[in-house]
Amino acid sequence: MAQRVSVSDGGNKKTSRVRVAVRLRPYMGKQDEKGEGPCVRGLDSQNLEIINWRNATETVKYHFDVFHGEQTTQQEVFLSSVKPILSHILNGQNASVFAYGPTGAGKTHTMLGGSEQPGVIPRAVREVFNLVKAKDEDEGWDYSIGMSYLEIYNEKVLDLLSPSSQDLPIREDKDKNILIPGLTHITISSFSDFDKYFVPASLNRTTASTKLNQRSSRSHAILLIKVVRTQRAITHRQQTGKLYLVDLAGSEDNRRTGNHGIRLKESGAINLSLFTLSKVVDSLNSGTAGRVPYRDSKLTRLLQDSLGGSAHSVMITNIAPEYKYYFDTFSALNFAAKSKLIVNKPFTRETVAVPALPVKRAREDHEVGGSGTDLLKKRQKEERKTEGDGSAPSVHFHSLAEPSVMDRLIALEKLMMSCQEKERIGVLKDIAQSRKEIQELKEKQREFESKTLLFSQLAGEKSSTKQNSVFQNNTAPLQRKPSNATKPNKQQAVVQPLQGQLQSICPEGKENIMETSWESQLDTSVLEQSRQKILQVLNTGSFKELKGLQQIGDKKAKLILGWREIHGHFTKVGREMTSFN
Ligand SMILES: Nc1ncnc2c1ncn2[C@@H]1O[C@H](COP(=O)(O)OP(=O)(O)OP(=O)(O)O)[C@@H](O)[C@H]1O
Repeated sequence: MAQRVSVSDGGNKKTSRVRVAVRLRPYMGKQDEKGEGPCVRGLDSQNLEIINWRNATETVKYHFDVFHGEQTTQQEVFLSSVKPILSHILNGQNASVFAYGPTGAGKTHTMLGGSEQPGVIPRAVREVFNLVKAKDEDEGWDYSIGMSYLEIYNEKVLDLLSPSSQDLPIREDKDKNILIPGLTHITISSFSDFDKYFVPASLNRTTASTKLNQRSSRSHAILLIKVVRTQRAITHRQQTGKLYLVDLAGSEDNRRTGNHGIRLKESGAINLSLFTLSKVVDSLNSGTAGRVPYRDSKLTRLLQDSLGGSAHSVMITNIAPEYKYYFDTFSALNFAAKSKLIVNKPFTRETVAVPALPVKRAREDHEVGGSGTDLLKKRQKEERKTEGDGSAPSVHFHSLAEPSVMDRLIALEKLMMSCQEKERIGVLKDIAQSRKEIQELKEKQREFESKTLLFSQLAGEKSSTKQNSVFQNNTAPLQRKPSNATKPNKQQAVVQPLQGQLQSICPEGKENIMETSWESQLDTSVLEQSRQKILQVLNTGSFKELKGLQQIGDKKAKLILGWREIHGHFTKVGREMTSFN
């Protein structure tokens, strides 16, 4: 009896990244339709750009592990994204390849392909057989290859090799290997053997016609290729490597697919499991120590021992270039991207011609009414009509201005930001907070200026009527402003606390006569020295040092720091005011 060698990595804290490739399928819409071309295009083997929905004169550039352009052949996709991981299966390690993306973007084409252009699945299976065949007999291992094929439909696990079976359970053994008791497992001895079982089983997969794809996959199809190697030596050690090849159901927007009833229910299950998958991939790739939410859907639970951990995983994100896919493409890219960047350049002639409608504008048009609203309504009506008869693409670029699309893009952006751009947002928040603080300081300064002005006017009035008592006793004396101080210009600002500070250098008991001519009673060199000292603290002093000046508390110190940042250095300390450059 062979001894089982665990290949579990459940206890392994180190999780490997999911390699992300993006494949852009060729443009299939009519190029001349409403003058629209593609909304996304490749830049090089790792980067692509898509029109920025917020501003059509800009593009957003995304970076991936690999980018496969429209011209990329099935063979090239296989060689660069899939073949490198296959050898690990023969060493008892797990791997997974899955095609993600919107309905109609080319997932099935990528994974399955056709007889003329076979996709990843037939190529990978053939390669596994080749690898086993090429193994050196002298290594002392016997290999056996087996297959299972299942689908997850409406969160039910269904055996495609035994279509009459019911929803199967997913279990985990003590070594944290994922098992599906009752799932058919067939040993295959050659590629044609595989083909014999696989082709008819594929026909059991749940597909249906939606508005976007006549044969849309309504389930996640999961092919499991298991390679078991057994040592010929007396120990009979055994190692099992699993390869999951997954053709995911399309992520979809029900407003465009026209789904209702059963299609809508399917769609809810599809989108939920894809959302969980996106969270799993995100948490694996961001390296956050938190819990990876495998258990939140059957799909991720099933893939648990082959996604992350020491497994080798590749996600091929399929996208479509037509404008009607814009929202789905944008969403898929945000899910898959390693990084993104706004690029300030027009993408195509067509897009430059499209007016860039800011988000608010679209809403305002809708709410306020007038000709903009009429136009929008007319467009929406036209689009509903064309969607209804299916004669034209259901969403055109101009309809990105439609409030519902805008709302969804905003919601999507928020969601993406919460997942993928936490760090960037943290920095942006800090900047926004700093701006807010500076703004508050500016406002406080304005308020302060107007109070000063008011007081100085009052002081003027009082002194002219010889009623000085109000400004005596403990209240800091306010001085009469020179005439230009009543209208401070932008280059000058009155810093009231300085008056208090200046008082501090006055001999005891002199405060109450300051409003007349206190300065003349001081030695001018002492006064000048003190002014320079204060000026130095004002220009270079820290928050704490500023607070060391008399009558300057937290608020005033902040105010001074704010002004210093905005206007530069204080140039002089006057009797009543301080100037800024
Ligand atoms: N790279 C490609 N080259 C040529 N044709 C392609 C390519 N990708 C996709 N297609 C074609 O686009 C159409 C839609 O592709 P496919 O059925 O693979 O989409 P899908 O993402 O699997 O959709 P669904 O999620 O609805 O199953 C098919 O007719 C397919 O042949």
